[in-house]
Amino acid sequence: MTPPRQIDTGVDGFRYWPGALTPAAQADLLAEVLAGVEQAPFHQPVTRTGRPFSVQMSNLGPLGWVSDRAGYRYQPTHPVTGAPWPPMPQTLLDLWRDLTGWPEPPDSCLVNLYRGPAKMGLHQDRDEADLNAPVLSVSLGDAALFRIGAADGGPTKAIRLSSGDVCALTGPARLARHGIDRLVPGSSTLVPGGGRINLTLRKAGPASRQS
Ligand SMILES: O=C(O)CCC(=O)C(=O)O
Ligand SMILES: [Fe+2]
Repeated sequence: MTPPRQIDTGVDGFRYWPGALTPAAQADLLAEVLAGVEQAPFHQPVTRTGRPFSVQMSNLGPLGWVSDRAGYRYQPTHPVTGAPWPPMPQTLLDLWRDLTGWPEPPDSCLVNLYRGPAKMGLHQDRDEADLNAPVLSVSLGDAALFRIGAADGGPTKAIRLSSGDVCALTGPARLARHGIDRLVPGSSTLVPGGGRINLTLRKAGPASRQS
């Protein structure tokens, strides 16, 4: 693929490729993801204290991120159906390789569905075995206000992520605090029923030993 244009956001290690996916590529990718989600339906996880997330979640690939009263973790099966997660679309493996250059493929794709007032509080992604591997995120559907700030506190800034935008937490931004303040309702018609789907690609399991 032709490398998409990368924008400097002023956050060291936060990489942002606006419009990385064409409208046709977004539609194809969404169709693949929704076919997977038919096998692994969205569910609404709860936090350790029993508070439901406003985001609905599913996963594709060998490992899926789940949250329940036992805490956050990755596991190979859907917490409700008990079935293995559906395979990771090849398109996503290719995108990860082309944009991150990381030597190992992602083993987890979290599929987040935001509808209406759904949002995600500021957090760090730190449930992965190797916290050096990047996190790659693909936005589909309604635009969202994404908030990001340094790992150790201080000011945050908001960036509007639109359908087809791709961004990555790498290097000094790998443990950046980030979240979704809100959607921009009606800004896209891509997702059936409205809203936003975010795909978060991660290398969750341990790095395979290099010989
Ligand atoms: O929806 C997004 O853009 C961010 C999702 C996220 O940070 C996560 O799932 O850890
Ligand atoms: Fe995150």
